[in-house]
Order: sequence, then structure tokens, then C-alpha cells
Amino acid sequence: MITTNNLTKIYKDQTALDHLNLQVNAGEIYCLLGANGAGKTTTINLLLGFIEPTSGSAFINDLDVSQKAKETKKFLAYIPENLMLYPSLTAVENLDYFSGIAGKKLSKKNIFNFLKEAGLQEDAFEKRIATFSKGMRQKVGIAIALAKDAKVLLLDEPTSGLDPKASNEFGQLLHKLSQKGVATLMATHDLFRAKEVATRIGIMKDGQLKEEFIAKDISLLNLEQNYLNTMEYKEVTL
Ligand SMILES: Nc1ncnc2c1ncn2[C@@H]1O[C@H](COP(=O)(O)OP(=O)(O)OP(=O)(O)O)[C@@H](O)[C@H]1O
Repeated sequence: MITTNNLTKIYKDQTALDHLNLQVNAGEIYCLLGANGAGKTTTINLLLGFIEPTSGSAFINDLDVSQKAKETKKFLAYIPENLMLYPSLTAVENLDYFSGIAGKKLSKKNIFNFLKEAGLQEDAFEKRIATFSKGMRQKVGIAIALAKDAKVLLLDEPTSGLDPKASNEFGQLLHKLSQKGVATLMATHDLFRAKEVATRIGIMKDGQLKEEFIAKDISLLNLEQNYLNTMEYKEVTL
């Protein structure tokens, strides 16, 4: 579903991504960890076709993103840290608008069902997005992905700033999507949530994938230790 082959992005003298080889299959949730500047957002931007690779290639559903950017968009849903929705429109109106852009005209009943499936409380359906918490906005993002019947979900720090309950709910929604066969790639700093939701976890540094784990085979403590070792963390002595 998501494949990168030696995907590389170089900005002038800065290598943002260095020969990344990644494969995320249907039903998998792959969490990318890494310090600020490790190359996580660059990876996602390349998969979205927002930027061109310097070398290598990225595939969504076997389509080369550089060559078939428009077609790949049909399979994709993207939820960034701050999802851009129309603040003066309601949740129903936003979902209607964004699914329309994706070529799907939904009945009001379908819109309600998708919002419900995404876990949004019903008394919020007709309220303006401007009044929503971040967790509620992210749920509208999931509803858009559901309405679009996205096969691939790209997430860039979607749980940052969410309280633990909202973050837990978001993780459960990702799990539900993975059971429908969605391939998810999530960049995050949240080791705990990564361990909770991921099937696989990768640790990036300096644009390279340094470590990869099957999530169920590693404890949170070991994950943290591996992360710190990869970052060459030195313990502070007081
Ligand atoms: N447009 C750009 N021009 C020049 N350098 C860039 C550009 N975009 C990103 N970079 C550099 O590429 C590297 C990777 O950045 P990227 O945003 O992918 O990191 P990240 O892992 O997503 O970090 P964060 O956790 O802070 O979001 C960084 O060194 C960054 O400064």
C-alpha cells in the first residue's frame, strides 16, 4: 500500500531524507519516531506529492507518486497536527464539502453515520468547527477518511496536544481503520501511543531509518531505551 524505494530528499546542503526503504501493508499501522529534524514530515510530504524527491521513489497503492500524484490522492487521507477545516462551517458541512472534493456526494444520513463512526458526539454534528476541541477536529478528519474510503492514511503528529483520553480514543479509531484494511503511516513523538497503536515502529535519525520493531515484541521501556540509544542520549549527571 505504501512503499518507498531509496527515497531521498536533499535541500542544498541538507539531507532531509536519506535512502528510505519502507513498506506499510494493508491493515498495518506504522509509527515513525525520531527527534526534531529526523525526516518524518519530509517522508510524509513526499508520499503526499507535496515535494519532489531528489532520488528514489514513493508508491501509494502501486502508483508512483511523482508520476501519478492526482490518482494517488484518491486513495489517501491526510491528518496533520492541525487539521485545516472550515471553522465557520459545521462538522456536517465540512464533511459534505471535503467528501464532495473527493468526488463523493453523501446523503445527510451517510454524513451522520460517518461522524458517528468516527466517535464524534451527536450534539456536535451541527455545531461550528470553531467551537471544537482538537480531539473533536481530529475525529472529523477520521470521518473524512472514512467517507472517502481511504486505503492509505498519513498522519503527522496527530495526537500532539491531545489529552490522554482523546489520544486513546484516536488510537482506537486508527485500530478500527486498520481492521478495515487501511495502511497507516504516523509520524509521532509519542512513544506511548506508538507502542499502543502500532503494528511496527521505526526510529529515524538524520534522515535515515535506524531501527525497526514489531510493536508487540517490544516493551515500552525497551522502546524508550532503544530510542534514547539511537539518539545517543547521554544521561545528565547532577
Ligand atoms: N524546505 C526546506 N528547506 C530546507 N531544509 C528543510 C526544508 N524542510 C525540511 N528541511 C530540513 O530537513 C530535515 C528534516 O526535516 P523534517 O521536517 O522532515 O523533520 P521531522 O522529523 O518531521 O521533525 P519534527 O519532529 O520537528 O517535525 C531538517 O533538518 C529540516 O531542517
